[in-house]
Amino acid sequence: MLAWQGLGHRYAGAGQSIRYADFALRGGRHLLLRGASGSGKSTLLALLAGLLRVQQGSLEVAGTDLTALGPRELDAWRGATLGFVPQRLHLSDALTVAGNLALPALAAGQRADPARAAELLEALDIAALAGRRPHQLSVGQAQRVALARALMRRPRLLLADEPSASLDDEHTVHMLALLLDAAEREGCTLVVASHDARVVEALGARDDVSEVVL
Ligand SMILES: Nc1ncnc2c1ncn2[C@@H]1O[C@H](COP(=O)(O)OP(=O)(O)OP(=O)(O)O)[C@@H](O)[C@H]1O
Repeated sequence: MLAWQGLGHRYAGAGQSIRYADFALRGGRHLLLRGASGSGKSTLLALLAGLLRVQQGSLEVAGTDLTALGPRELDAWRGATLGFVPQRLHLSDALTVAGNLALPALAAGQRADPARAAELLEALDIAALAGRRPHQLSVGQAQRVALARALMRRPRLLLADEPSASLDDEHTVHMLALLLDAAEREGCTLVVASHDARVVEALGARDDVSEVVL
């Protein structure tokens, strides 16, 4: 499902490369990327998402060799394969919740899929919020909307960057359950990047989650 060898990344102007130990994730398992601040979690997520080009080594994601794709192919691949729940949710306040869920398809030049949006809002228990704007939502509700948006195009891989940032203990447990349930229901692989001890403890206790420590 996911594998890399000799993978590294060097930012322009940075002295040293970030190097990642070789790794492969079997199908049917989820992944926790953990490590201290600055250890390279966000960089690895960006590589997995095809947002950063592979400079060193090889990287296969969901059966695709990312080093073989040009920029346009990478864009198409990302839209069709990945769902991303970023640390800052980036919901558009100019649009309703339903409008935000239409964005991934519109950005890809496709028609919006209101039936899919309604199905996800229902599954995430926020159907009543479809007409609200993001600033009218609680933090937990906004995270569910971001999760629904990430799932709109039926991704094979669901990436979550620091999903517990700014959440209390109760919301953290709840958010992890939502991510795992969604991955289960949608049949996709979940990758969580976090340095939060609560997340590490909760995911580390599961036998279907592998860990990469950076
Ligand atoms: N755009 C950039 N240009 C130069 N260096 C960068 C850039 N982005 C990140 N870095 C550096 O690369 C290293 C890894 O950063 P990264 O953001 O991947 O770490 P992280 O583990 O996600 O950290 P955090 O938990 O604090 O978000 C750090 O030393 C950081 O300073």
